[in-house]
Amino acid sequence: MRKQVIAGNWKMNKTHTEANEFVQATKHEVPSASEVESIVCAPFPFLQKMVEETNGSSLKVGAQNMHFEESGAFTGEVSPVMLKELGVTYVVLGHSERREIFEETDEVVNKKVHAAFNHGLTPIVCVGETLEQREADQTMDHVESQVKKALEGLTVEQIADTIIAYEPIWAIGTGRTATSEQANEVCTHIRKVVGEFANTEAAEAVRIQYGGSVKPANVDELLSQSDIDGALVGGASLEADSFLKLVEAGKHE
Ligand SMILES: O=C[C@H](O)COP(=O)(O)O
Repeated sequence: MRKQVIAGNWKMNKTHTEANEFVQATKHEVPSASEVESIVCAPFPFLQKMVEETNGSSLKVGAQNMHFEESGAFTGEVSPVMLKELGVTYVVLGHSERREIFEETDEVVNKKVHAAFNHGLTPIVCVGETLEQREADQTMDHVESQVKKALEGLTVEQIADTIIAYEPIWAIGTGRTATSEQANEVCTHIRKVVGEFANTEAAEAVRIQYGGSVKPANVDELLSQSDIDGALVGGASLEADSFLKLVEAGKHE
């Protein structure tokens, strides 16, 4: 039985004050970590304070990106060593906004996934198709290629510990959610790909989230699907009440 993992991705939103207000409103309210993994992936400047404030609670803190090198002349970048020392435990990698706006390639995403494991961070690896790819019936091939390239070179144990987020790009921030059947169909395919790429145990263990306009009104339906093990949530994770409803839903699946 895989534990559901609900992660908020705040993207480039909130002030330091607002981030702290959110943490104070949620850190004692999230379900026990034995029932559901509750994560907030916040902008870099908020991470240290958020880790300190959530110490001892079931609310965990993640980053939204990082460089794959440990240190060096990479102006503006943040390394896995820095995140680990702060107490950050998760990192979102290869989000479609990073791939599209900042031109991150599959190769870069793969280097980042290795760097995350090398430094004890759990990667949340995002994959997903554009609307054009879906309409051209290329969804499965595209997602399969992204998954294989992201996981290349990992051990079977690392693959089992990876969180994969399936996010159809056409459903992100648009209010247009994939139907639960559409979402599950792709997540089932991802699990099959992991099974062929690693082994059956890794396929059974790997957690696959759905992301794209998830909100309290549709989360139960999505999480009830056989191969959906959680959600990566943008807009609906920004308000404490809404985030708490999402993690509560994860507890029941
Ligand atoms: O990382 C989160 C996704 O991009 C989904 O964002 P959204 O929930 O605002 O559609």
